Amino acid sequence: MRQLLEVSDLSKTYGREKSAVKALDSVTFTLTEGISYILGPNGSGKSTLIKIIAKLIRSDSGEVRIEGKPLPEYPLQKAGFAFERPVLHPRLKVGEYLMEVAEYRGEDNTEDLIELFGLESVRKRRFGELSMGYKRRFLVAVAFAGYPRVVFLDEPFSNVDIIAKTEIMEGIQTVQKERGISVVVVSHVFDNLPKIDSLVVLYGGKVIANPVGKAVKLLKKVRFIFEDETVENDLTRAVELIRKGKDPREVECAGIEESIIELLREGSKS
Ligand SMILES: Nc1ncnc2c1ncn2[C@@H]1O[C@H](COP(=O)(O)OP(=O)(O)OP(=O)(O)O)[C@@H](O)[C@H]1O
Repeated sequence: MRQLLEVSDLSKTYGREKSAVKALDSVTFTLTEGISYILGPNGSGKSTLIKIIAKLIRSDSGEVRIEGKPLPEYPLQKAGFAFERPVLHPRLKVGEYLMEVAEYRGEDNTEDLIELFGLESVRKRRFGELSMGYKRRFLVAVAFAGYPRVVFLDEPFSNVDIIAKTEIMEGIQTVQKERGISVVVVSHVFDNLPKIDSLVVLYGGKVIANPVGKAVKLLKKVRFIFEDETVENDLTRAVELIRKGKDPREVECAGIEESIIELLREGSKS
């Protein structure tokens, strides 16, 4: 599978001196085409990374390449973004706005997206009138408007019920498969994941794991080991404990070791 996103030695610090926060600390990883995840608890640097990729802020150092092209040369028209906290005008109309973005990107796929993301009943409504579930469906659909080459979705399942979550997930998988668009999901939850081709786990602005290809298929869990509790697969709980002042003794991706052994075994057979 070809490489989609290559991030090398990327660093970003907010503020100066005593108040300085190192949001990204020499981050290096690769994601492939297909469906990928950028995963990490609150404050791990996910949004900072996405803002750099969307050219909303600049990194202090390091390099990002998309489809082999350095970020400054990559036309943002080819990339769709859905941010967790959107800054869309509350009066804009669902169907009209989808069409505007699609036309800007050069291919009107409004009807496909309305069907895929279940937006028929709200196509004439204004963004500000939508429930949280429909807002999320709409934002994800906008990211796919005009069929870009790659779509970055920041917490696409936050504040949605299980029906909306399932439908959004199915929509993403369908459009990825049928149109070959690469999708990068940014999230702090690691459950019910669809097919994944590559994954990076951030923690405290650093990369703690970056399984790609075969290794990711065997990856089952992220585990935080605290003094008196082990948290598996639940980054929200892990963060709760960290906020209470408990430091994890260890953070590990269960399955990675097994994956490596498996790969070595396979390698030795060939
Ligand atoms: N504009 C800013 N000024 C100062 N510090 C910031 C700013 N934006 C983010 N930070 C800090 O940088 C670190 C990384 O934040 P970031 O929002 O990138 O993490 P995140 O993984 O996206 O978190 P969340 O899941 O809560 O959105 C945090 O410690 C955060 O407080």
